[in-house]
Amino acid sequence: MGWHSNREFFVSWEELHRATRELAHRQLPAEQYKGVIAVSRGGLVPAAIIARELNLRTVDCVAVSSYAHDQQKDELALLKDVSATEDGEGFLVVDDLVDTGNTLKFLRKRLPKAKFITVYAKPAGIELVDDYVADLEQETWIHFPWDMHLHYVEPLAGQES
Ligand SMILES: O=P(O)(O)OC[C@H]1O[C@H](OP(=O)(O)OP(=O)(O)O)[C@H](O)[C@@H]1O
Ligand SMILES: Nc1nc2[nH]cnc2c(=O)[nH]1
Ligand SMILES: [Mg+2]
Repeated sequence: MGWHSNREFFVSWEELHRATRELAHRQLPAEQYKGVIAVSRGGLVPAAIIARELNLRTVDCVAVSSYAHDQQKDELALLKDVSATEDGEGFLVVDDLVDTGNTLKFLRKRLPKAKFITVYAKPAGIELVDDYVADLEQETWIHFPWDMHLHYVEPLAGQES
């Protein structure tokens, strides 16, 4: 697992790679799938790793955006549809995480026959995902490696006031 405090979970490239390979391993045998659909953008890196491990060369992507429909309710819009399949049959839909489940609920209507997998899952979204590697508390914010860079941290002794 990555380094985490109560409310934040920091995932390194190595840890993301390890966890996503574990997710790929659980999808075997690979022959049952026609391809992979990444949920852009967070699902792009995990989908590439899954496609590599399962030797699947058909990789499509779907893009959704949320916009405030009114003050109460967020609605999702399909910014980019898939072209590789009509209903998702034989395809793995890959995202980095499921949080509230809104994104996957929306995509399940578009791709009812696909298998939905994520690397990380929070409790509110677990029933929307068919497989995942690690669960986290609802309150925890996950930081992915593409959103971070390494930086110097003072020794503990130097932080004393
Ligand atoms: O289960 P939910 O509550 O819908 O949240 C999960 C989604 O939120 C994040 O994407 P985001 O829409 O922030 O965009 P990004 O992938 O481009 O970063 C994440 O990558 C999932 O796709
Ligand atoms: N990076 C990131 N994006 C999210 N989108 C919804 N939940 C999260 C989260 O915990 N981390
Ligand atoms: Mg996303």
